[in-house]
Amino acid sequence: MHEILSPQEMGEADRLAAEAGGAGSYPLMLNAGAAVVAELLTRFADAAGYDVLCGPGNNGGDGYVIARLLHERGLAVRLWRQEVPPAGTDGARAADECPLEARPLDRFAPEPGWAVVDALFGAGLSKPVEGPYAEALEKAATAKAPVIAVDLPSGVAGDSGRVLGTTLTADLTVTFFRKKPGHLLFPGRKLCGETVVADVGIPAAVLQTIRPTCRENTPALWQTLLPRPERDTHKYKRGHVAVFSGPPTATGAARLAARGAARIGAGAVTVLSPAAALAVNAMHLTAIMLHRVEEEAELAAFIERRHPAAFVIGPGFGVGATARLFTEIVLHPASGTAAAHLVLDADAVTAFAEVPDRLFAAAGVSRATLVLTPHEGEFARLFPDLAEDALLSKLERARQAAVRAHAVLVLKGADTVIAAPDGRAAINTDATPYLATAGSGDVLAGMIAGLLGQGMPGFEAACAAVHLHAEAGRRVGPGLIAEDLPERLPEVLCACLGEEK
Ligand SMILES: NC(=O)C1=CN([C@@H]2O[C@H](COP(=O)(O)OP(=O)(O)OC[C@H]3O[C@@H](n4cnc5c(N)ncnc54)[C@H](O)[C@@H]3O)[C@@H](O)[C@H]2O)[C@H](O)CC1
Ligand SMILES: [K+]
Repeated sequence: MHEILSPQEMGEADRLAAEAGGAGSYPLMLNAGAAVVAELLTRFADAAGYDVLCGPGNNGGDGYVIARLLHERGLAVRLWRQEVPPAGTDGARAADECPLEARPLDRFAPEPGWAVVDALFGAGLSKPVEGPYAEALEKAATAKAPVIAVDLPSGVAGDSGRVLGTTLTADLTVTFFRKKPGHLLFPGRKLCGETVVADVGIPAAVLQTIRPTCRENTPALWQTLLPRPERDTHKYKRGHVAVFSGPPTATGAARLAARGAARIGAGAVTVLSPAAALAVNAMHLTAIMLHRVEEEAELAAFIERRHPAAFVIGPGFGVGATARLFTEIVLHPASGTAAAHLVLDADAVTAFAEVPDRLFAAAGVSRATLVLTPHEGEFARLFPDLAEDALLSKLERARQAAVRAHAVLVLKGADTVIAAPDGRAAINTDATPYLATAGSGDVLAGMIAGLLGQGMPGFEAACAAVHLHAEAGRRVGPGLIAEDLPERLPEVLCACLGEEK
């Protein structure tokens, strides 16, 4: 159930199911209508009546089925429409079978105590919602009527969660078969209210033909790959992670990342510090090791002697040439040394703003995995054309960036998207707003490196870290500061690994 389908893939699912069922697509519409009615009768049973707003396509068709079923139960129903669905469509058939008188949409006036069923537009939204359609949605919103949206709140684009023209906030959205990106990406996610996925009779087997590449980021995606230490392991077998520290006034970020790496299970963690910051770092580190690295030769020597499995560069590091130089050395160490995986975050992302192709080229020929963890602002510095393209969803931007950068892309935010260069993607859905705090991203970068260092593949490591980070944040809740996050990981990991303490 965690696959996420684009509206096009959903259309394909619909078509394949109609073919397989032999009775066309109309039974799916009947099931969709019945599923919405079941939710209405569970959650809005005490409504005085139901205003059903029907659009000109099959979303409206669902609306006619809903209106008829409510009417057959003896409930008060009013049906509002602007245009009749075109002849020969499922929508037209549903309209023909609906005995209720259709009232003109521009006369819609909400009644106190009545619920509104929004069946104006769903997957077929193709332009901004305006005119009588927009006015009807605005009237429902102003009246504060309880709203149940069929498939999507009208005006929310299924592929991106963006609003085209006018929309409204639903209390409940009932979608069919699988969620679409618009249910999970903001602002769509907020506008949907609670989203329920209803079975309309599409067999799950159609997914084998469609092969969707996007998933909701749940443990099912990566749980079996979470590192579990062997009984006879030793610390360096559990991955040695190295984190670059910034100058004396900016060392905390690296220590937060280091702590994230250590708590997620890396067997050894070293903070690599410029000489001037060694003292301040030393004062705050205990289990985490400290090593002077300020120049190219020192880094090369560290790599050669200690063979770290993964690095973090960026948190508090500064945006200068050293960030670029160290990145390139990590991705391409001296011959004979295996390249370590690299998480490139914060300042190190910005450091490549003028020369993004240099980073992408280095990643393209490296055998190690590069994970980029930008928030939207940092993303725009590396991929200005993708950031400016208003037609691209957050999902699509992350996907295209991953391909271009030859990197796993973690595009952070309330709806973090993780994308791999091979086309796989996941949308995270359980972040708490309390994670929006200084240092939270530094901990995440360290957690990803900690999992990479323990041998987890890049995409799964990024997905797992994003989920576990969100879960740790959820458990702390109000008052959360970044330091809390690593300390919650033992309990979060215990739950995820199914291990008793
Ligand atoms: N996929 C399934 O399994 C099922 C889907 N069902 C429902 O069908 C809709 C999708 O239907 P479709 O006809 O493709 O699209 P819409 O009804 O959303 O809209 C198309 C219709 O509206 C016009 N239009 C689009 N945007 C605007 C606008 N802003 N202003 C005015 N007019 C607009 C467009 O020209 C078309 O005429 C899906 O969401 C489900 O609810 C099935 O019933 C069940 C199975
Ligand atoms: K709708």
